[in-house]
Amino acid sequence: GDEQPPHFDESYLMGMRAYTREDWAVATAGMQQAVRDFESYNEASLKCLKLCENQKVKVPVDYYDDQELAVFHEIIARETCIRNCRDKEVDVYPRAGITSYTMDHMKNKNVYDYLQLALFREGKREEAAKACATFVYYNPRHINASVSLVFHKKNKNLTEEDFIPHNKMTYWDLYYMGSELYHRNQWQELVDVIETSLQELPRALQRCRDECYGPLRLGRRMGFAQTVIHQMITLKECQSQCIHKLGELRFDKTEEFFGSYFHYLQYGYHMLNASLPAIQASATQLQLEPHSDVAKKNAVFYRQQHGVTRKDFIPREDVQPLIESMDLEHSFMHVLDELSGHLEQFGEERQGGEEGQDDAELLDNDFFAYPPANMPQAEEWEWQEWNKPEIVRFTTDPDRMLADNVLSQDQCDKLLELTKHCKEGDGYQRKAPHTYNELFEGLNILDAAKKSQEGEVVPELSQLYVNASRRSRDAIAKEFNLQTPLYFSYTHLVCRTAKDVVERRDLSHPVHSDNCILNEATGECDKVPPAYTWRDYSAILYLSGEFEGGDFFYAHSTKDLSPEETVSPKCGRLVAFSAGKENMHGVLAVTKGRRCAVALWFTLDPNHKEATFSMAEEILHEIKTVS
Ligand SMILES: O=C(O)CCC(=O)C(=O)O
Ligand SMILES: [Fe+2]
Repeated sequence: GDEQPPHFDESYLMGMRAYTREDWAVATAGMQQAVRDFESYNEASLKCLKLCENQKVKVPVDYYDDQELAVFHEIIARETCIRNCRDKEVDVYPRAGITSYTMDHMKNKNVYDYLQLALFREGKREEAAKACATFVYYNPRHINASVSLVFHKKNKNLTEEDFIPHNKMTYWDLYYMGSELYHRNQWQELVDVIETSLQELPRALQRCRDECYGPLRLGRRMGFAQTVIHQMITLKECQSQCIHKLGELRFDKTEEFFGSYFHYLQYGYHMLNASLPAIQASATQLQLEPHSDVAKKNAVFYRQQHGVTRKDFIPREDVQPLIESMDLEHSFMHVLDELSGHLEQFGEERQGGEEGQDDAELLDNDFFAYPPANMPQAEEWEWQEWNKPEIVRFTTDPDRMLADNVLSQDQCDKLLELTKHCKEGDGYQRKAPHTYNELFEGLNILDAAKKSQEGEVVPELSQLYVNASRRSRDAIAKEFNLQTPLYFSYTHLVCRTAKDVVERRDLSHPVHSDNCILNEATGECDKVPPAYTWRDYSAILYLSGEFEGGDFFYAHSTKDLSPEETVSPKCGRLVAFSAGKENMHGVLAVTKGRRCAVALWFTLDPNHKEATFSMAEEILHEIKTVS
């Protein structure tokens, strides 16, 4: 007939439904089809993106004197181009949109985790082994899957070939091989392999950047400028993460991924007595990691070598374009941050906030001032029903506070209602960011507001989310006696739900600090990227205590991670603390039920304000004025 074939989303959901019925043949057929179709879809997306990017948009002549119009024209023309291109690829393009469930499973390769079991049950041992190997290749720290892989490997009928993952990535395999050659002192092979991996890197990086690009979604009631800046922030944030993502495959510590290429190279070349390439590699490493002790030590070593002068110590030219593109990305993010900072300032002023010193000046040149200036003042009614928080305990530590009664039972119930809209793994790259024994779901503040805009969530619930966050912020600023404004940096409604696991030895959230990266071996906690170094204060506002386990705890220190002090969550309880290594903390396993809370991070640095917070407020405000 002329009926359209199912697209990958439908195939996958069908496969997953069969999986739950234990109908293995249908499950594997659906999932495998979905994997193939997803690949075509991805190829088509990238193709359309390239095509439309290279197409010069012609702006009508009479737009020339109106820059704003020309900018908007260009954006819309490109979106139209992409849409038309996709329409031609209808076979792979789901018309109705794609569920985030399927999208996440495809991107994180979770599909292979389900596939391996279904294939195994179906009796397809080779394919099962390959699926398992693929999943582990992309998720090397997944304990259960690693155990399954060992199990598959016990099967004597399988050969090494059967364990070669699908879609291996050249740059990564070469890099990995290089790290092994380094330990085996095979210098010539090491530099060959690392150089080749380095050549592959720009392509992998570009692909990752391209995959960040999604369609421009015009919110029904969101202003055009708002939509565009939100789109840009999302895109650029995703793209600037790419270099870390490429290194994340097998390491926890990825901040030095790119730099480590040049560490291997300087060492390999040095051992081969190739001094010029060694010196240049060292100079490049230092360029990339000016604060790294290893890079500095290497540099000092070469500079002390006889005859090496400053003018010999120059970074490699061939990688400068790549480095420049990353620098550009950084400065672009910085500009966006600044622009969205203006947006946030505007929001603060409107709410009669205490922080708008230079607002008049800011408002004058605020391109993103939206909605228009005749906006009414914040309504007082939202604040009337609030209880007065009780600061029940100030621990001996001045960096910690605890308050009760921040929310009433009724407000907790309402926010729990809102948690129905939380999405698995939201806000994290991995679906189960902390433990596979719990389901982790989240909803950030902007998504909540957007859901209200789209009619999915009653606006009062999203407004309550905003107000509860502001109220927590105000209580914290007051109790810690802060002298400069405390800005929202990220706001996330999160639930952790116990799975049926008999015995738990792990934590719901391993001990960590919110603004530095703990090295458990040394007890050092470095305030360096990719840690959220700008976070100054953290808080968690709990919505209920009706679950088992799940106590919050402070650890003794960076060297002794055992609990020093625990706090049991309950409705309206707020825990807050300074975000550094002085407050290492974690969460005990949630063994039964669902634990929900609003997690809040704050910064004193206006450049790191959460732009999406004021966007959420704008959206809610607009809904109110329109209705
Ligand atoms: O939920 C909690 O009690 C703490 C969560 C936490 O520490 C975090 O998400 O960084
Ligand atoms: Fe934390």
